[in-house]
Amino acid sequence: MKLSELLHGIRGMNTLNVKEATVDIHHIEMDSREVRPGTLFFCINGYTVDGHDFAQSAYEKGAVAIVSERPLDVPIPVFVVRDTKRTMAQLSNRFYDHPTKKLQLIGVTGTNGKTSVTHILEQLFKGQNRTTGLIGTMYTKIDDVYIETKNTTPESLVLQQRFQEMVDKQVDTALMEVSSHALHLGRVRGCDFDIAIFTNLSPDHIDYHQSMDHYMYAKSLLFSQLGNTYEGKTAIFNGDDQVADQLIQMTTADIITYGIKKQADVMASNIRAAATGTTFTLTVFGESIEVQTRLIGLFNVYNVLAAVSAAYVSNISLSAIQQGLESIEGIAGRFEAIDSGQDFAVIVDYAHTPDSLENVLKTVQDFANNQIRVVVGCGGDRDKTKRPIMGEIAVKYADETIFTSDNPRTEDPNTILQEMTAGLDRDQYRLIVDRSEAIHYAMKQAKTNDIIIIAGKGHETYQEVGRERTHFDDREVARAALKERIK
Ligand SMILES: CC(=O)N[C@H]1[C@@H](OP(=O)(O)OP(=O)(O)OC[C@H]2O[C@@H](n3ccc(=O)[nH]c3=O)[C@H](O)[C@@H]2O)O[C@H](CO)[C@@H](O)[C@@H]1O[C@H](C)C(=O)N[C@@H](C)C(=O)N[C@H](CCC(=O)O)C(=O)O
Ligand SMILES: Nc1ncnc2c1ncn2[C@@H]1O[C@H](COP(=O)(O)OP(=O)(O)OP(=O)(O)O)[C@@H](O)[C@H]1O
Ligand SMILES: N[C@H](CCC[C@H](N)C(=O)O)C(=O)O
Ligand SMILES: [Mg+2]
Repeated sequence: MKLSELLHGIRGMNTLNVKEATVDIHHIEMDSREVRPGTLFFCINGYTVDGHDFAQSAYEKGAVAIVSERPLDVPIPVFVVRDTKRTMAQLSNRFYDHPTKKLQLIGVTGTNGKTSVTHILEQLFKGQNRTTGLIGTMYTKIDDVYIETKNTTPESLVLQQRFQEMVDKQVDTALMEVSSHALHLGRVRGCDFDIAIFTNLSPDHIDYHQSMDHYMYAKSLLFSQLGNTYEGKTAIFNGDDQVADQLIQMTTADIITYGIKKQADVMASNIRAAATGTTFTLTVFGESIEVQTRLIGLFNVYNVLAAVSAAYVSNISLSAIQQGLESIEGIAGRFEAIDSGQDFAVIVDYAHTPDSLENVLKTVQDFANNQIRVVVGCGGDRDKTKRPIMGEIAVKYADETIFTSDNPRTEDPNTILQEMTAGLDRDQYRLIVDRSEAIHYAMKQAKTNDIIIIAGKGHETYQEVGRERTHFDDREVARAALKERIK
């Protein structure tokens, strides 16, 4: 693509002469380390470093043009804009030829449940022989090919490239987790969502957003940006969540509500929860069917309702939805049972917020007929306000609480544990900083019919200490500990 074509209509200070305007752009990058000959480089002033400082290095690696927020002394065209991130989203969309216009795009936002809802949807669509793409916390997946990712919702430049790959692979439906950070940082600018789903809002990421109002505002952007351009957009809300009504006011898209408590378009009633799965009556716009799923817990009924609403809007019939839900096995690291034939239950779950921890512990309490032991920690360099709350929730529901490390990152793990236990009496918990030791300890204590919940890391396969990630998988450690017990 010619530089002039790519920059067409973009406002900014530009030093392009005729020759420069015809430069061919073969790649676009925001990281100087990725620059190859023929690249347009975006200078992003980040949280850690300023990308403008890498302009010279980008030039030396073959960059042929630069988009920046200030004039730069490099011998290639520099196009100066007010906000490079915004321009990058717009140009990425253009460079990859507006890929999201060529597929159905479903975005899911909310504090908890995004990964779960996108995975339930993936199963429902795949059951209809649809070709899906998925972008989220665990990976990006294009049909059946997995791509590693760093962020739940990648930067616009990566996002649009992935969507283009999806279009090339004939993906017809893309399912995407949309984090509040991504909305706030404009990573999804230019994404043509057809359906936007809201799961719930509860305290998290206050370190980043500063207040719940700002956090909600970030989430609301997914809905305020939906439906203003043309018809055929649907916004789906958990009507039982207290901010649903506010979010509904923010969109001009068609609305669907789901829930259990308040009257909604899509509802679950007569819910029968068991340790092996959940059955309930599903009512969609007045039509009812019985559904059965292996997913456990009331929170997962909400996730199913969110997915059902989007599937229904996408013309999947209720009977197909019913069949699809029955065949879902489970989601990695989400209430994942570790079964080595032991006479107690071991569950690995990704609960890392107060609300999710409470939900998961309430769920096991419903089934428990002996003691509940929980192994849990809080991430370093993340929201500190949730630490004492999660500490209190753990001891409230569990008979034995073992606080341990969960990605301490650059913080001292002992300080994180002190903050988690600040409001507790010393005899209410045990501290075992080493996560592997903590899991082994819990296993050793377990008696017949106990339930052990290992919370916070779910599918993660690393422990991040300092800036280093070393291999660590709760599921592997749990299995090893069970083996040791049997010996
Ligand atoms: C706070 C935040 O969002 N940070 C994101 C941000 O990093 P940053 O601002 O520190 O970037 P930086 O290192 O300062 O670099 C600035 C620029 O210089 C460039 N650079 C840098 C070095 C170099 O040698 N050459 C070079 O060109 C970089 O490519 C970049 O363009 O830009 C990076 C590239 O897109 C992101 O990966 C990174 O996410 C970090 C890893 C992160 O932890 N983000 C979290 C807070 C986040 O976004 N989380 C949400 C999920 C939350 C949830 O699950 O609810 C998410 O969507 O992932
Ligand atoms: N609808 C829900 N309401 C409350 N808690 C939930 C819900 N769904 C899942 N959870 C809990 O939250 C944990 C994380 O679920 P999931 O990974 O689906 O959320 P997420 O929104 O993708 O999280 P992240 O922001 O980290 O990507 C689960 O392991 C479970 O404990
Ligand atoms: N997306 C979340 C995941 C948290 C998972 C937990 N294991 C942690 O490291 O805090 C975050 O990056 O804040
Ligand atoms: Mg997720």
